Amino acid sequence: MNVIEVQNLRKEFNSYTSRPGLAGAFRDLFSRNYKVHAAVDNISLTVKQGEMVGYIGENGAGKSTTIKMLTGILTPTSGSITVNGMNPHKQREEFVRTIGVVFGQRSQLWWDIAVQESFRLLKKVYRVSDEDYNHHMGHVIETLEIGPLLDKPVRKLSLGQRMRCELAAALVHNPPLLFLDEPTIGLDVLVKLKIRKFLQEINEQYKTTILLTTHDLTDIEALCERVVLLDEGKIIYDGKLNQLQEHAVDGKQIEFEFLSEVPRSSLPRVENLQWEQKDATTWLGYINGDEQMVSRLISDVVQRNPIKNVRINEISTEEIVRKIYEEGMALT
Ligand SMILES: Nc1ncnc2c1ncn2[C@@H]1O[C@H](COP(=O)(O)OP(=O)(O)OP(=O)(O)O)[C@@H](O)[C@H]1O
Repeated sequence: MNVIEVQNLRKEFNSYTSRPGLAGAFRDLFSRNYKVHAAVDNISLTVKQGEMVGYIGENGAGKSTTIKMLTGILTPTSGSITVNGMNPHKQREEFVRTIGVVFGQRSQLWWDIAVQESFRLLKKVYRVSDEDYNHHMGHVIETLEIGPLLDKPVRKLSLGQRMRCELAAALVHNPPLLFLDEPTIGLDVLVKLKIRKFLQEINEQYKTTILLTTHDLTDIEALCERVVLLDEGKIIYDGKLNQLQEHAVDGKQIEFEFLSEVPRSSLPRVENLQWEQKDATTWLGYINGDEQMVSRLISDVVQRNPIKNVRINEISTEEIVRKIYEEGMALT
């Protein structure tokens, strides 16, 4: 069953430009120059029940704008959206009962009242029965270890404590679909691990569908089999994370640290080998080939230049995504 169905979705914003000088400022008072900019540019996407999808892209790629349209906060310029069988914007009241949203940068808890009062208010808003609330939230509170925080006002919580409470608040009505926009921003490793474990648990237990945007690609590696990569409002990859890794950078990264500076010209030229300088004395070789090729390359380099250190690195998702954006690697 498809939980999210999006077709040719587009969102345009007008960005205004100022004319130069005083005369220009005066003219701006009466008529402004503006350009139309597509923050989301004809994207199509479906997400099935129970999937955990990583939605990633550079700053300004259009991730938040997509989530805002999927949650009914923004209306699309064109295209169609069906989420949980509804039009998020038109069937707003009914729709919000079926989703949970966490925006890492914004709070949905009331600042001055105790956390549990916020939970109670949300319980009323979503008309959750006492029985359902006690059963479900008991488990959420225990797993996220927020029991001791419940009677504290939100303003007295640390960021990590608040984020765990935010997540719990988004789940008061146990929604089948969760949108998480940067849910682990600024959190320490232990809290991140706790949140990831919790998300895995609810996904297994309730088949909760999760759409996650984050700049922390280790979150994506830990949680998402599928990733959607966005660039300037367009989807440039939609598929399995491990295929992205194979697809984007076949092979290995070998890091050569030399005793002194080494020019590009004294490094071997081989087919399927790319060089990238890391700093004055360190070069990274990306090689697409088997172990034999790797060992031949290492011995070749070592014979030509005095070496301080050699490392064969697994290429992280972060590295892959950086290369995709920097080099404009075509993926689709
Ligand atoms: N209300 C708005 N008015 C005008 N332009 C906007 C508005 N909201 C977003 N934009 C523009 O749309 C583009 C996409 O923004 P969006 O916030 O969706 O990016 P993002 O991928 O979530 O980025 P980040 O990782 O920085 O949060 C940006 O160029 C942004 O400046």
